[in-house]
Amino acid sequence: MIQTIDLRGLQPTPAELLALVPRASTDVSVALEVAAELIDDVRARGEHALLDQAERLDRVRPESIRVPQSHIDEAVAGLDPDVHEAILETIRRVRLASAAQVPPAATTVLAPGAEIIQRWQPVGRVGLYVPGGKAVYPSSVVMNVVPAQTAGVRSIALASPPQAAFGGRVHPTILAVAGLLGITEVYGMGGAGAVGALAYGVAGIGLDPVQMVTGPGNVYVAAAKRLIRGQAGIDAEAGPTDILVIADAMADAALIAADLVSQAEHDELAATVLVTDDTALADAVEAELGRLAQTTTHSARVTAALSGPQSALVLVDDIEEAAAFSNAFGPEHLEIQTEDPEAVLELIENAGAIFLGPNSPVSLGDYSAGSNHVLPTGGQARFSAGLGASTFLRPQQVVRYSREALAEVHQNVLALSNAEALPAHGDAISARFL
Ligand SMILES: NC(=O)c1ccc[n+]([C@@H]2O[C@H](COP(=O)([O-])OP(=O)(O)OC[C@H]3O[C@@H](n4cnc5c(N)ncnc54)[C@H](O)[C@@H]3O)[C@@H](O)[C@H]2O)c1
Ligand SMILES: N[C@H](CO)Cc1c[nH]c[nH+]1
Ligand SMILES: [Zn+2]
Repeated sequence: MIQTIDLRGLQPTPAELLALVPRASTDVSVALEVAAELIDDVRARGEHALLDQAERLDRVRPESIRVPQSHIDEAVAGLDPDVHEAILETIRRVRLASAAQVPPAATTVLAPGAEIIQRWQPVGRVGLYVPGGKAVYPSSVVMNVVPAQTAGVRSIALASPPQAAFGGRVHPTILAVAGLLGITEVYGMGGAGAVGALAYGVAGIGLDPVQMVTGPGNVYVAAAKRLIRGQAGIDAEAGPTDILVIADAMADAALIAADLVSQAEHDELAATVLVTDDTALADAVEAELGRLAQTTTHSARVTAALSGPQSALVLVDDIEEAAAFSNAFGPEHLEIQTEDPEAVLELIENAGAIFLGPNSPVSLGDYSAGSNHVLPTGGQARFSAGLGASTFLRPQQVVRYSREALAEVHQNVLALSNAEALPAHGDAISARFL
């Protein structure tokens, strides 16, 4: 069911490599038109639009969009003890790893009395999206909230779709994790409309516009984030999941197949790719995928993702070519399952997160590793990063010069302002020495 692409003996360019495994189906541009209509509707009709969209797209009309504190408190009280314990440990690990993403302030002295202070300023108010359509993602509450809190964000609003199975409430485990993290502003709204509501605000329900929207979601959520960019900042477009595994003859086919299936179960649009220089391994992974397809937990969604044009077993001549393929693909998750993963790591430029060796699977990172699972998809790891504390921090340079230090560069400013025919710039310096 999964296609095989044989690149042995060929020397494709990065562009040709990308065309071989097209991710048109995971390209959010296919959803831009629909997302734009939903956002415009929310801007025009506020809460009524959100309620109507919930009824149509989530198949339930919630009592209200703003979640009352009593629902959050009830959810915390009713949280399963095992899930509670697992969440607390995930929070602890993500907090520790996120703290390492906060850069220190630094002062550069360029000459006596000439200082540039580099400081990192948190965004004031953010909107965090937690998916809840085909699956629900309490773990994404941790992955959004903890880095925002670590960065020092002052005000946090959280949105997640209303659930028909819970009478239109947000999923109780999502509410419980929000409660454990001290989040009180929660909205039961999903998809593109929710992203629009966060970015533009909804006066009728007291939702003030946020300055940044982050979090994962389906193609409609990712498309909406692209559309509101400019009105608010965003993290990467963390859309339908993808995984690429680089493996050699030393790898275990059963583990690779399990890891591909683990990400395929997110979405029919998920991309699952193995790149290997070992034909026997590719054959064994294919056979193992066939075996897993007979198991009870194997959903139609997994079959659709594995058999889509975005998924493939790719044969290459050697592991250097596998790394070149991966760099062109820019996977959200890259697993390196080779004899010497550290050596392959040296060849990697583009990936959302990297998982080394047989004991560091992607699903560990999804829940309990301490790394963040909100990562760039659709090849965006070629130019953007996963969510972290630094996502919510803006570098600001503060300039402090003494009179003597300014005098030292006075003539330089005059020369440059004259060269640009902007003499008032030079005059502003000269005015200080009249
Ligand atoms: N990249 C990452 O970091 C990351 C992390 C976790 C999950 N994900 C991805 O998030 C996604 C979660 O998707 P999901 O569906 O479970 O939840 P979701 O919350 O992202 O999407 C559900 C919402 O989509 C909207 N919607 C559904 N069908 C629609 C349609 N036909 N037209 C317009 N809007 C529609 C509805 O408003 C609904 O509330 C998956 O693709 C998964 O792979 C990505
Ligand atoms: N694999 C997803 C990131 O692409 C994250 C996740 C959450 N829950 C399970 N998985
Ligand atoms: Zn996952």
